[in-house]
Amino acid sequence: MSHGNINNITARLNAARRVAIFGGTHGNEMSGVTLVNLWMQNSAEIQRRGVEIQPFITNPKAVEKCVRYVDTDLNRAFTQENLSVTGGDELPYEVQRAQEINRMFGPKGSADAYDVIFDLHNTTSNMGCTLILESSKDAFNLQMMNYIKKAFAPASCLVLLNEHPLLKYSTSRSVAKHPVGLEVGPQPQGVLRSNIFEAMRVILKHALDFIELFNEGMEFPACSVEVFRVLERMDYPRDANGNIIAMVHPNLQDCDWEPLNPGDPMFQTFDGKSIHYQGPSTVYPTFINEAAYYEKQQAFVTTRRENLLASAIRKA
Ligand SMILES: CC(=O)N[C@@H](CC(=O)O)C(=O)O
Ligand SMILES: [Zn+2]
Repeated sequence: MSHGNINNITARLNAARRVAIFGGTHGNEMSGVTLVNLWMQNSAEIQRRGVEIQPFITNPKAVEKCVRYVDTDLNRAFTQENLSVTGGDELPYEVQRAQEINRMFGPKGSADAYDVIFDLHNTTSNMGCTLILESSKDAFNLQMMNYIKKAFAPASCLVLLNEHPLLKYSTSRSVAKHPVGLEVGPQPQGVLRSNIFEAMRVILKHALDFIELFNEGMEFPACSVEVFRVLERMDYPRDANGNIIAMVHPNLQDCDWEPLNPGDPMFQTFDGKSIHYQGPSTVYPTFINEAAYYEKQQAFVTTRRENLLASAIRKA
């Protein structure tokens, strides 16, 4: 009966029995910090049959001070070098913390690692609800994205795919077999907005529902998932001393995920001159004017729209 079409093959995957929800990877992103603290007091809302779900504050010192990080960005710290370096108390706080987290939820890349880690973030950009993936080949995560998008409709939840060889970074969630970032904005640093908080909570609910259904043996048929693939980092225009000489253009500000065409204005100098996008084709900018990215020389990232095929999956 088979016609040799790979799309008809159902991948058999292990149940996802151990799941963590990280908040406070950045200590000033208040929705994740608040939700995780809430769930550590009362976990009824996040419990699901057949899954152990652990809410966890990843950077308590940064949460205490309400800053992104103390010594170095925790969400860049999970490199193999950092995870294996010795030095104990002498190491930057976040490197020590990355090693602890790797011992608790990893080791990264091993069979003992947690199945899924959700890492909760907020952005000052007008991105709405965004799920962040690190691999286009993870059928489990792609099926989860498809499930969440459908459950969340008519509200929209987009998927950002970062598997860029240079722009990909070593996240806290990368310790898990299936890493999932959740980025919701706009929300200023240190501020809680009810709409952003509630949106994050609803997305998490759907994500956990998916895991429960999967573990109970539901089959998820092959599907196609729209993702926005990270292409390029765009820095602010700067003078010879490295000082910023232009702002995000008013036509681009808050227009995350909207097409930016060759020739469209993207920056505006302090004396009112426009600087135009020079790329060869239409891109979809996101993380536009994210506060935390000034130090990373990033005004926004460009992405390209793609449809990824997710194979059918079912529990082994
Ligand atoms: C604004 C912010 O912190 N964004 C996250 C995105 C991610 O989790 O991949 C970060 O830069 O780590
Ligand atoms: Zn963050």
